[in-house]
Amino acid sequence: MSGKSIDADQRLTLDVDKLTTDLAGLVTGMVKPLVDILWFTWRMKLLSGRRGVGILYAYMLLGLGFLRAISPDFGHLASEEQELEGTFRFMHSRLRTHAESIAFFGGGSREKAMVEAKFMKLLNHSKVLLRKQWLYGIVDDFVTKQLPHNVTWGLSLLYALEHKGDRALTSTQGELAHALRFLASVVSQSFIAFGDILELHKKFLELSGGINRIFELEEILRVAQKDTPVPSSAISAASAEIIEFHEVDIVTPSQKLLARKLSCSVVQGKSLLLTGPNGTGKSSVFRVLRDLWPAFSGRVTKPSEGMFHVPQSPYTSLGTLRDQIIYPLSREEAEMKILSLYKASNRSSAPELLDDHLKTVLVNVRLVYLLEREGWDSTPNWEDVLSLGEQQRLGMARLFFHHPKFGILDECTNATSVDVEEHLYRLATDMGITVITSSQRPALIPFHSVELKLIDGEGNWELCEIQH
Ligand SMILES: Nc1ncnc2c1ncn2[C@@H]1O[C@H](COP(=O)(O)OP(=O)(O)OP(=O)(O)O)[C@@H](O)[C@H]1O
Repeated sequence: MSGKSIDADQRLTLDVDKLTTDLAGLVTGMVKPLVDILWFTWRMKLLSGRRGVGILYAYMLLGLGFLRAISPDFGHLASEEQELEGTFRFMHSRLRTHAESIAFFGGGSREKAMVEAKFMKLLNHSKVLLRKQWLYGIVDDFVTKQLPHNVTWGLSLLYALEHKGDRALTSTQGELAHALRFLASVVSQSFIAFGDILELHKKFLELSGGINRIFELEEILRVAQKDTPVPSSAISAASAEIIEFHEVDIVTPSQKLLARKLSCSVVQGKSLLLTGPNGTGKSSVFRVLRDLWPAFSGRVTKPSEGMFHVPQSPYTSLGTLRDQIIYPLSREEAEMKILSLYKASNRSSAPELLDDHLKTVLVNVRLVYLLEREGWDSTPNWEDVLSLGEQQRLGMARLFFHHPKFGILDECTNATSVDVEEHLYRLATDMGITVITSSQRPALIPFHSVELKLIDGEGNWELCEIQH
């Protein structure tokens, strides 16, 4: 799905909900008007004979034909309104996410103008839609409710003529009025039933549109799941001790070649520094290594386990401080890990062992004050309460907790001060974690043995030993 932009969230929530509601209402929507039509036709025939039924049908067809001819395309108008609402909501949520940056730039009035412009567009559209609904409602009411009363007069004339022999039975004014009222309601109900049947056509169209959207999503998901991350021309192999690229083309989803036939290897104890100007493809090498992007040729060799990636933009999960460090493990999984690490068998000591271990990790990344400030169990929105540097140090705390053989670090300490960064890398080296680092900071050079330079983002690269 990487290259395809699809409103999956909208389809998974609103569209599925609408489709199931429409499907649930389909049978009753079809049966009721049909039964109504049959029932009212029969009643009408009893009241005013075949000619009456003929007049009723002729009126209904004319009336509904007229209504259809003047009816605005409400389906299209409503979907346009949904789209405008969606954009307006998206702008609001974006504004909330980036509120602080916008405030620093002083972009409040610019953002306000943009949001207001979208709001005005939505408001104007809603006004147009409401006005059309109102006007159409008046005509619709007139044709389906008021006018039938007039038709009823014509039909009642027929009724009177058909029953002129038994006038003695219906001679009182009250009975006649009652019969006419009934006739009017039959006409009106028949109208509604006919309208419902004609509406079915619109409902089927809507339904098929909804089904298409859901099937399209399913198809995309199926293809995405079926897509092997490594195309047939590339081979991926597992090795416990080495990460190796052998003549691998690094290509973006938009088919731009970033590194041609990239070949380099990282053995344990010999860390690699990945350098190059912005946009030359440093993160992309990691994407290929992590199978987020396919390798288009050559061979990628990597351990089946024992690799831990820390991405460029920090990520804090929902949950406690403890959850931040053990992410993506659950608390139970982390406790099992700690039990096996300390070779302890007493399950009840696991929570305490885990918390002690995590505290040591926090001390190592110089974040123990967070534990004193927030405690183990509070669940604030960590993204809001932690600075960028703190979030990056939490990312490194994750690395230390997981203690992999290989750490893949994508400029994940560039918001920390140089001394803290050096301290973190020294710690990783002491722990025996071999790192592949993307960074521009010269201070990190001593922690690596080899440098891979991506030169221009046009395919050229260079590998050199780092002299200590
Ligand atoms: N999903 C994508 N689709 C198409 N092109 C992309 C995609 N993601 C990144 N690119 C492009 O690929 C190129 C390399 O991006 P990459 O993120 O690897 O750069 P980088 O070297 O890590 O940059 P920086 O130093 O700024 O982090 C850039 O030109 C970028 O615009």
